[in-house]
Amino acid sequence: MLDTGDDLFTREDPIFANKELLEISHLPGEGRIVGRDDEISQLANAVNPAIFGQSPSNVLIYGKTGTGKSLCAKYVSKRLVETAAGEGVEAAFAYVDCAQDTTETQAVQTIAEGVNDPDETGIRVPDKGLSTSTYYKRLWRILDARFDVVLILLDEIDKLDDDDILMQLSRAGEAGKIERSKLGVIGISNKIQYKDRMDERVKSSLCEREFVFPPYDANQLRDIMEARSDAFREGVLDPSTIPRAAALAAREHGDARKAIDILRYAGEIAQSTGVPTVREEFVTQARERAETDRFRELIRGSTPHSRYVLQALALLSLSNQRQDGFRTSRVYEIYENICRQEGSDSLSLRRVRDLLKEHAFLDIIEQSKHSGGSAEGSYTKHRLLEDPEVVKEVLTENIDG
Ligand SMILES: Nc1ncnc2c1ncn2[C@@H]1O[C@H](COP(=O)(O)OP(=O)(O)OP(=O)(O)O)[C@@H](O)[C@H]1O
Repeated sequence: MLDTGDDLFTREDPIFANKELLEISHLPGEGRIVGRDDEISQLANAVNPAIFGQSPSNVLIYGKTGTGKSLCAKYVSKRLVETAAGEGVEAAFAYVDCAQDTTETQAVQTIAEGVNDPDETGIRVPDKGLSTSTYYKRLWRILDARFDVVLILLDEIDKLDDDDILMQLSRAGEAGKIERSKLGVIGISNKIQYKDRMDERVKSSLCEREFVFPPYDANQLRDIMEARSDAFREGVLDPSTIPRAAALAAREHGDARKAIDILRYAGEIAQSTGVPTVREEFVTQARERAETDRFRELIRGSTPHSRYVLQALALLSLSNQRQDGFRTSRVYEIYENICRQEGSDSLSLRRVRDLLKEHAFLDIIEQSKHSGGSAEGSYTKHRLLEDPEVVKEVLTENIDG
């Protein structure tokens, strides 16, 4: 017999009313984007010509992780498509996560599939099985059949294997591959030195406009979290929880993703422990989990050598408690050992210095300059900011996975 009074399961979530608001993939509406008015209007300005069916400027957006780069790029693109439609211009945007689609073929397939409507064009874009040049040919046909203007968002553009797709996209018009459509590329990266690695020709056409998104301060992070507090049921959120999470997240990185993660995890802790409110004290534990996630996300899709360099620093930190870090030469020595173990040729010292700089930009490590006096000259020391155990754990699962 059906027991309608079964109390084995809880029928209503006691903590969350609308948890999707705290999912990272959630795209907040206009009123919920905090502290990015200037960046949004500069971006809008760069792509504005698309509204009249003209070529938008190509843009490169830099900034540390969680500074709202992807969010603002998607938001502006979405608004652009809507406004263009009002002007009788057919526009669209395609989004590519280059950490996932690292090869030219994968990226062009994702773009073609994203802008296609097989019922309208009669063109098929299978997941795989076609040559790169066939994917391009289909993409050009789809674009000309459907759109006056298309924006292509290449998120984590530095993770692409090479510049080939950038070359194709930036020259499609002048090479006569597309006739009707105009293309604009918005590249997004958290590697400030990415541009230095680009082919000169690609650089000159792709970097027409560049923007750097700064980290958020505690007030902005608080506002970002407050704007999503309706993710929780009324009265469940302790009033001091958000300010505490904002203060912590701002002190460490000014990263909105981490702030939102902390809030979601704090809610999950309340949920799993059966406590009816999301207390301030849950923030500490939630922060540790968010930090591990953040690191995992930061190294997602990174090159093996970028990981070996971190592994070297983690090994040094675990075997030696020196607080002020390790000199480049010492890190390089351990890095070379790791390369040997992995059966991989080591990169030059200069390249390893660059990789260390990239890690420093993302606050994974901290660098300090020292003067060794006239005999030694000056040198740099590197210190891991992440917990070395976490680094070791995540790097191992990354290699195994
Ligand atoms: N200004 C903001 N207002 C509201 N939410 C924000 C804001 N900035 C970022 N977020 C949220 O924080 C999370 C991370 O933002 P986003 O993905 O845009 O960062 P990013 O700079 O592209 O980071 P990454 O380099 O790691 O990809 C997303 O869930 C986003 O919705």
